[in-house]
Amino acid sequence: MTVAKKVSVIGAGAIGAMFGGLIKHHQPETEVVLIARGDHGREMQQRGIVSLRGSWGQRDVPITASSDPAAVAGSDLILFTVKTQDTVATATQFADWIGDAIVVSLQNGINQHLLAPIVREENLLVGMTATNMSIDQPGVVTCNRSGVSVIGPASKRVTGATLDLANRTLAASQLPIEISDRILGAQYNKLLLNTMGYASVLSATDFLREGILDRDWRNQVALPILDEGLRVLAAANRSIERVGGMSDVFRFRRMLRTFNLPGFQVLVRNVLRGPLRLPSLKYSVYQDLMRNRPTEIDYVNGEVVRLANECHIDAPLNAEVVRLVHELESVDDVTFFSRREITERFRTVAGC
Ligand SMILES: NC(=O)C1=CN([C@@H]2O[C@H](COP(=O)(O)OP(=O)(O)OC[C@H]3O[C@@H](n4cnc5c(N)ncnc54)[C@H](OP(=O)(O)O)[C@@H]3O)[C@@H](O)[C@H]2O)C=CC1
Ligand SMILES: CC(C)(CO)C(=O)C(=O)O
Repeated sequence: MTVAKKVSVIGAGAIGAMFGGLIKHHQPETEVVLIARGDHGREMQQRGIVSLRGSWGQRDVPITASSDPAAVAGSDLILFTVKTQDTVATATQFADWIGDAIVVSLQNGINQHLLAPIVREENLLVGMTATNMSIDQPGVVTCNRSGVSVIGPASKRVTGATLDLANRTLAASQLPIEISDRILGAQYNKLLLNTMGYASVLSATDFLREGILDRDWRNQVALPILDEGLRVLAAANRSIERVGGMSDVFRFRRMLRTFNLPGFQVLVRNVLRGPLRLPSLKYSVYQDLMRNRPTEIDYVNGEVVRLANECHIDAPLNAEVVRLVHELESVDDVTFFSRREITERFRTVAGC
């Protein structure tokens, strides 16, 4: 088998519906089942269509949508894209129907230890995606950024043939896919980038277009959070795997530091606002706050805090991001902080 004949997406929200929909669009002979619930799931079920928006305009792709776990039976590949806090409950709910399917988790946070007791070791792949998708309205998903996704085996028992099938199947979406045999390091690379991105959500700041160009925010919030994360991961013996382009955390840090060189700020501002316009990211944490949903903050900045606790060291900046996001989660009508307020708070927490 060169590509999967039946692909199911468990948790076909922003990421999952886009990947599943694009696979179906580019490879109509593949049976694609989108498992979703709520208004979004109902809309896809009623119309039998997922609408995909992106640089291509809008595509209405015929799919099968369901909320019934039995609908995934007989899948060759399952894309697992629920929020991390839903991982165990959802995987348990679907366990009897996963069968021999290859399962690829494309979630933020580190989920392999959560899925390992439920999915066969030789079938479990995990990954990270630097794409950015959002549900604009039920049944309508937008691709804001089509960055690279990296997948890899969660254990040594995964064979090359399994990896190859997963790679070909996901690549049918025509989104860039890479394989890594050090996937945990690639996940931590992405996680550290997100620790800064999620801090930008506190002030509803556009991370790439506003945040990193704001000297104070960059130097008092973004870089210290990243440096703290790097320190904690080193203490916890977690290696970081380099990823291509600006999705590489070390290259990204170098770029942020370069912005501080005399004259660079103005130059960079002009270049990035003109010819090299950066994408506007709608962080999943921002999307969750706007929808009054629990966020994944405990599994991203919270993962840094967890590792710090394990090593008996402090991670006060990441802990502050976790605390403030929970504060925003706790109100119905979310009012974000101002960027200045956040910059001042982090200056205080860092003690400078
Ligand atoms: N959006 C993005 O750009 C990016 C997201 N990611 C990561 O990808 C993962 C998915 O994110 P995203 O697509 O944004 O999340 P979404 O919330 O948009 O999608 C998850 C979907 O799964 C549904 N779901 C959860 N449990 C079940 C269940 N038991 N049965 C049926 N449906 C279920 C949810 O329904 P309900 O809403 O009712 O809970 C939701 O529609 C996350 O880990 C995220 O961090 C990574 C990079 C970018
Ligand atoms: C960085 C981003 C936007 C994906 O590119 C993401 O991971 C998220 O929304 O949580």
